[in-house]
Amino acid sequence: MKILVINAGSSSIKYQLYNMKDESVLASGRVERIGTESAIVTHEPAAGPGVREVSGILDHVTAVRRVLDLLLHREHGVVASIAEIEAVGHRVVHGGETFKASVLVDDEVKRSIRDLFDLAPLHNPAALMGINAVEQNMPNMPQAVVFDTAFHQTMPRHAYLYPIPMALYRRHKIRRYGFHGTSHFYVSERAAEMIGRPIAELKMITCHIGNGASCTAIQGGKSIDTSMGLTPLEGLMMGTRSGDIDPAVVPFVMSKEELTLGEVNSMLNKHSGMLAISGFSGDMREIVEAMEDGDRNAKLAFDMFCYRLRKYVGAYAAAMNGLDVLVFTAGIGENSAHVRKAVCEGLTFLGVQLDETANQRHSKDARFISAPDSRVKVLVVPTNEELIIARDTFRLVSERKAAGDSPVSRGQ
Ligand SMILES: Nc1ncnc2c1ncn2[C@@H]1O[C@H](COP(=O)(O)OP(=O)(O)O)[C@@H](O)[C@H]1O
Ligand SMILES: CC(=O)OP(=O)(O)O
Ligand SMILES: [Mg+2]
Repeated sequence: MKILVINAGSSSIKYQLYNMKDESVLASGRVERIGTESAIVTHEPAAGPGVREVSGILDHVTAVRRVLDLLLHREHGVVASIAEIEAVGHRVVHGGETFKASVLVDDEVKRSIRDLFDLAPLHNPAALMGINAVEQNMPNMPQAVVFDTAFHQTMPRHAYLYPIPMALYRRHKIRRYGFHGTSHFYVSERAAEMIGRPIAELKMITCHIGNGASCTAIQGGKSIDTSMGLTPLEGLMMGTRSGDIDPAVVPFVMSKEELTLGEVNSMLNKHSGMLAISGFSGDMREIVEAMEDGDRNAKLAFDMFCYRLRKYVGAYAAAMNGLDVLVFTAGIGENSAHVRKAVCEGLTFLGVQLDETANQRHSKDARFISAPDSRVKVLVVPTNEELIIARDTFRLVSERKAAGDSPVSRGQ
């Protein structure tokens, strides 16, 4: 079975086409700057030459049509007909309390995703646009949705509730949800496999540090706490998001600077984090480069980023009364030896001993970076959210086929 995985953002679509027989990737690519006359399309088949083009792509429907054209292309394509693709799986960031597992898409699921727009205004509308774009370009195609929040639905109440009036939880479902769940799940399973111990007996902390960054405490394979909250703004310092701050800053700044709700929201999501502290970039690669050239603000941004992450690792070790495994993943976690070193340096009291040579070694593979006698095993595990989406989609579509196309079940 061939499955197309789509991760739709507000102005981009990333895709991968899987052959589920051996879970190989037949082609991958992305469409960026959707909505402009200069959208960038990058298409990479597993074999043969790829495509990079700039063209006017004004909406997600057009973007998906272009992706399908490329998958079918005489020279760069990987399938002979669209009928070879049996299902499409989507990443949806917010599933609220409605979705504890992945589900097949129907009208009710689409309605629920729409109901959650308020909680993820940057992410959920884009996902729904992706689903609708597939519907229009590939009528009757089975589609599944995999939620960033689902893995964290195991958190206990004392971890997910905020100490604010309970009426707000009852009326508006204001609570911690957590994100990047697909990634935290994938890397935790992979780390347990590499260590060769059942995940049920391990206390792990997984650090997904990319543009968005979050840290999760995983005990016995279940998320028991995570740093992102109601929205992907809480927790760690990020590229352009503040992460944790005193909530009183919001009304204070609004009054002093005469900002509207929208403006303060934009300040915290788009103009804060490493971008605000460095004064020039939210991109860790550029921060590290500038720091090495002696830029003091870049150094401050780097130090704050690592310090705040280290505090979370300490807190989650306390939440689990111990730590066996520390995992780094996503763009920064997989590539920045500097960040991993700075975070681990302050964790020797927990039993974290880095192997400096292993930490510096560049590799695309999952690997250990702790010293052989380190009590806590430290690993770098490249994330693969798309593979989990493809697997869940494959399972749901196969189950429906086996049930003879009976009505779709709604997860748990
Ligand atoms: N070699 C590297 N050294 C330091 N940071 C890196 C390196 N490669 C990528 N990054 C950082 O990873 C981040 C992007 O992470 P990624 O997981 O790709 O983000 P996204 O959330 O967009 O998927 C950026 O801050 C980028 O600078
Ligand atoms: C939820 C979230 O922050 O996602 P991303 O890292 O893709 O921005
Ligand atoms: Mg990401």
